[in-house]
Amino acid sequence: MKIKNICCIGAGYVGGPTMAVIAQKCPEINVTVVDINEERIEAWNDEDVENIPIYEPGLSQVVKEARGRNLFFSTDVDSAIDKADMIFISVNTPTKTYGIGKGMAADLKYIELCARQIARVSKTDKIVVEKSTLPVRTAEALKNILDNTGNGVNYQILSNPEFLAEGTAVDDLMNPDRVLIGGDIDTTEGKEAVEALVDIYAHWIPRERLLTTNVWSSELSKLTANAFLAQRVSSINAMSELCEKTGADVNEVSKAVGMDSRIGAKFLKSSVGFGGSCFQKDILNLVYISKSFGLHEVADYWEQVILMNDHQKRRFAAKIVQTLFNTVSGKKIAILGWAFKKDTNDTRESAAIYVADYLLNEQAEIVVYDPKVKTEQIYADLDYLNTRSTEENRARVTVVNAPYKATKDAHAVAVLTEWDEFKELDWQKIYSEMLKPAFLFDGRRLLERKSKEELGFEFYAIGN
Ligand SMILES: NC(=O)C1=CN([C@@H]2O[C@H](COP(=O)(O)OP(=O)(O)OC[C@H]3O[C@@H](n4cnc5c(N)ncnc54)[C@H](O)[C@@H]3O)[C@@H](O)[C@H]2O)C=CC1
Ligand SMILES: O=C(O)[C@H]1O[C@H](OP(=O)(O)OP(=O)(O)OC[C@H]2O[C@@H](n3ccc(=O)[nH]c3=O)[C@H](O)[C@@H]2O)[C@H](O)[C@@H](O)[C@@H]1O
Repeated sequence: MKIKNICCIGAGYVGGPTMAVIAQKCPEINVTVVDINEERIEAWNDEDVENIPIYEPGLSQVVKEARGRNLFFSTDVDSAIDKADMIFISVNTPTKTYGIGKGMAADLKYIELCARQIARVSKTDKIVVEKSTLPVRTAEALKNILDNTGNGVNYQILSNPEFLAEGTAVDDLMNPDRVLIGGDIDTTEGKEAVEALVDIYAHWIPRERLLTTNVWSSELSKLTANAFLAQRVSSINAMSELCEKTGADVNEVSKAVGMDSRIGAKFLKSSVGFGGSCFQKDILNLVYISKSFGLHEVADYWEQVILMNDHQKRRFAAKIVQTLFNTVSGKKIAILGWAFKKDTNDTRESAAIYVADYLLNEQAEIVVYDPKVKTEQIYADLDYLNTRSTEENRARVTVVNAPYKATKDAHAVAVLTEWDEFKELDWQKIYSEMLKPAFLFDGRRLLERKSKEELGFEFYAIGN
């Protein structure tokens, strides 16, 4: 089966970059990315390709090459569904904020809406691909909706979870460790659907990296991968606190254990805590699923990864207060970096939000500088926590467009995102313009200690 038209529902961090790369690599396939968010679609269609709504190194080039040729962004969801032979569902699956499973389970209402819309609109057979991260066995529910509310159309459901990381999305898509495709491999139609998707990826990815499994293994592997990755960060962060008590250095420990090829060196960088839209959400979902099967020990095991991460964020903020003579009331604290990691403008679940909130509760005045995050986003992140009024957040938090504006007259500086440019700052200038003693807190192990101490800073770094 040759795919001619692809529709992707959801033009977010996954749908946008993934489809841009598929379109670039498969010029004979028309790819239409649709979204109900008009503003987002407008930005994807912005004449100046630098204004697309997602910042990812290399992405604007890919979009520039394919957009208007075989890559289209639209709000006309029905017509894109109608035309497509293959539909990717790439909508958000956040943690539920209401009802049963509140605070834990994945909220599948956007997925279900997509399924119902596909069922309503489709007149020809479709391959429906789960691109969003979903609880294991969601495909069963999708199939149920499609088969029972559709127009007698045949559907094949595939699971094709995405493993890209933000900040390296284009590289990850161009050269993935593996692509996972789960399908109904016991039937001829199922096998054909899997092959159709394999053929698309085979345009640029060696076949041996295209891994096919049954649907349930594919769905569960995605949650497992994120849980394992987050667990490594929580493990090294747990050791960072022990390092601070014992005189060990977490960077040295991490290097020493990472050189064991059985452990491996990646994802062992201690930090102020992991953020991002997925690690926490996916582990909570895993915990919820385990509990719903009565597997309480399994649930508790994974929950600890989250508890450790919360502890790390709180501990870092508390360290600031404690070091500043047990009070930050009325003191100006400069936060460098708001994104959850470097090279992205995404702030979802960023540790910076929680550190700032903690310091605001202690009555600090916060000034934030981030090279890519918009001012309104920073206020929206704080408002979302509902800790204090919107007005108070605006009165107590200032967002500036240059690092030196943030650090001038500050009592303390906290580095919360590992942006490369922070290494190159004129730290002499920063020191001379700060109040003394000048405290510097490195939540990312980004800065070199000796030179900062020689300048006169009181320097604290995670795990050292
Ligand atoms: N952000 C990431 O790096 C990764 C995310 N994922 C998963 O991919 C999924 C999507 O994540 P993101 O792209 O980050 O989310 P996002 O929130 O950036 O994008 C989702 C988009 O779907 C749209 N949408 C929701 N319901 C819709 C509907 N019924 N019709 C049309 N559009 C609709 C929203 O308006 C939004 O623009 C999630 O399940 C997530 O867990 C997986 C791997 C990486
Ligand atoms: O499902 C998802 O959404 C994605 O989640 C993560 O990707 P992402 O969250 O974009 O970024 P990561 O590089 O994994 O970083 C996550 C968080 O962990 C932190 N981290 C990461 C690595 C490390 O060694 N130490 C550390 O503190 C980062 O600073 C960041 O806050 C996974 O790496 C992707 O494979 C997955 O597709």
